[in-house]
Amino acid sequence: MLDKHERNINYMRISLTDRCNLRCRYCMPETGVDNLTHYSILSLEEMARLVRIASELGIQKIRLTGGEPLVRRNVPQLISYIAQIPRIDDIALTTNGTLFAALAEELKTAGLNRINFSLDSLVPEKFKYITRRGDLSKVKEAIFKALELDMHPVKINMVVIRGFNDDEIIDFVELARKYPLHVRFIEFMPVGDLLFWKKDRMMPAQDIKAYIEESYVLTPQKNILGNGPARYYSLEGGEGSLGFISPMSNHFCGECNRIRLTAEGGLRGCLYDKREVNLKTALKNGSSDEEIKELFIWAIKAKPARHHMNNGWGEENKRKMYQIGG
Ligand SMILES: Nc1nc2c(ncn2[C@@H]2O[C@H](COP(=O)(O)OP(=O)(O)OP(=O)(O)O)[C@@H](O)[C@H]2O)c(=O)[nH]1
Ligand SMILES: C[S@@+](CC[C@H](N)C(=O)[O-])C[C@H]1O[C@@H](n2cnc3c(N)ncnc32)[C@H](O)[C@@H]1O
Ligand code: SF4
Ligand code: SF4
Repeated sequence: MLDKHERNINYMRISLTDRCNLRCRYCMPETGVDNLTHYSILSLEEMARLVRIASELGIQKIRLTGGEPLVRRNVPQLISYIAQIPRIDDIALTTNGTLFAALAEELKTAGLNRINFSLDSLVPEKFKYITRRGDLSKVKEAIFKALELDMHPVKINMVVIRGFNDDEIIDFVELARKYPLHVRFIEFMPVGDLLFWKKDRMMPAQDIKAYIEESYVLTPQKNILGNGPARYYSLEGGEGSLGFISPMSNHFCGECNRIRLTAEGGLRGCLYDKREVNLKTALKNGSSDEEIKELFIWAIKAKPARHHMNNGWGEENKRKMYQIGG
């Protein structure tokens, strides 16, 4: 359905859990994370019902995220529920990849169409540093497994952080040249664990692109399957492509097509806007499909025109990326 700024909202990002097996410095604090209890999060059946109701309002694309979605049990079960909903035509996953390889076949059989892997460094020690505990070899194994299973397009999300991984940009470009991988460079945003955020750590997408163009020829490319705001370029002689996501320097809110469902059932119109409708309570109170539909309509109508992250995250906006669903 259209929101009040005439944007077509057809994409819902669902956070399966606020838990994660990593602790990326820009996303989660190392300690003091109060995880939600089993009872306070939506069951898989509740999520599937909400997707069905949302699909009747025009939601066609679903992305499972978190926290780390794959720390939740029975994700293939949820995917198979969603895959049976007639109007849903794309089911995707955003994951850190560490738990993916063992589940890959099951996820694919259940109906998962595609995967975006988050990966910020190709150097094992740096990967361990930024994630505070991750094993890079598991992520590499996961990426190759996804390619082996033909789950195209396989995308890699690299949050570019000046002074940490900007010296690896070319190594990531090379991944897209050698393999059919779609590498997206993402501007660092002031959400999540702000202890790590600094304005000068954010490298604007146009600077990243200009830097790459010193060594490579990039040509705009339009046919990469996706629902997000990345701008894609093909690389001369390359198997994959490069994408740029610029929430800070050139926000894409005018083309926003999404709503978010948090693990506890909070329906959020916008990543940045702290207002949420509580669908868990509505479900607990026995609300009908029609009543829940009204709540979706409220959240979609309440979507702001754009974010104001360039002014900071706002002290009162206490929720972090892993709690909202990045
Ligand atoms: N400003 C803003 N940034 C977002 C939003 N959603 C995701 N992002 C950022 O975009 C990055 C990529 O998101 P993904 O989870 O890979 O999803 P996507 O780009 O929509 O995926 P595709 O369907 O493959 O295009 C994330 O790492 C976030 O940093 C949003 O609603 N607003
Ligand atoms: C919050 S994570 C959730 C899914 C999964 N755990 C993962 O890492 O892919 C989703 C995405 O948000 C991105 N992200 C988290 N904090 C961010 C920030 N401050 N700026 C830009 N992207 C961020 C991560 O890099 C990741 O690609
Ligand atoms: S970015 Fe993803 S993997 Fe890293 S801490 Fe956040 S939720 Fe976990
Ligand atoms: S910040 Fe809000 S309005 Fe902008 S793209 Fe993200 S969800 Fe949409």
